[in-house]
Amino acid sequence: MKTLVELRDLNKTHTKGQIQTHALKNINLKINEGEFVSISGPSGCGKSTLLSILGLLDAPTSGHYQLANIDAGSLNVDQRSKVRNQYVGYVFQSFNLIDHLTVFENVALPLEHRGDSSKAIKAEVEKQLTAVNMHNYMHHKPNQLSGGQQQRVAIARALVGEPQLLLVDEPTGNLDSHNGDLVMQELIELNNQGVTIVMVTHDERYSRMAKRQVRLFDGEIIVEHQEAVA
Ligand SMILES: Nc1ncnc2c1ncn2[C@@H]1O[C@H](COP(=O)(O)OP(=O)(O)OP(=O)(O)O)[C@@H](O)[C@H]1O
Repeated sequence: MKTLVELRDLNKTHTKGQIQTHALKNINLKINEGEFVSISGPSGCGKSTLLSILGLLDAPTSGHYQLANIDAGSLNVDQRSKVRNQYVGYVFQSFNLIDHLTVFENVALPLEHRGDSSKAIKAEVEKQLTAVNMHNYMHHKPNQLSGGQQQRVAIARALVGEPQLLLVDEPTGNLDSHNGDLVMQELIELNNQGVTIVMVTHDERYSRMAKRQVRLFDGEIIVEHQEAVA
């Protein structure tokens, strides 16, 4: 198995005025291609900070972050956003879809930014919307969809550039249990097709659905559990 993510002795301190918070402490974590890892733990334990660093939205204060063959911990802001666009798909708790655009247009956005041809965009968007069972809703606007459907569109948008790493932050947090279950099934299905997923959740039921579970407490990894491979 190829290593996709490697964190070594990684630390993150947030500074706000006079107050410093040591949000991540000496994190060591290796994630192989094709894994489904959940990150859980109580409020304030550092889950979102860890996901932001993995997603190159933020930089570590010290330590090492290797993403594929890139030394991702030492990039400047511009380099980080380039690598992020190429390697990472991000799904947010609040979907973050653009209300005045259709489902198709929302999913097409990352490819338009990349300058792909309209023919290539149409093929890729339709492929990803089919993968999340939302191809019949291409011309709908986000406010015409249920929360679960919006989250599936957000997953399609995150996957449309074929990223190597899919990061999902509390994907079921704004959903009722029925829609939450559907989104989780979708993520499990995508992982079965080979997508590497790291998911933050405070919901124990969903964290247990990941093949590998990492639990944080006060900025440190305290427990790891991996499903036995049959
Ligand atoms: N931008 C910031 N500035 C200052 N402190 C921050 C910032 N972001 C997070 N923190 C602090 O870092 C610690 C970890 O926060 P983080 O958001 O990563 O936790 P979390 O586990 O995701 O919490 P929750 O489950 O409540 O979302 C907390 O003590 C938080 O107050």
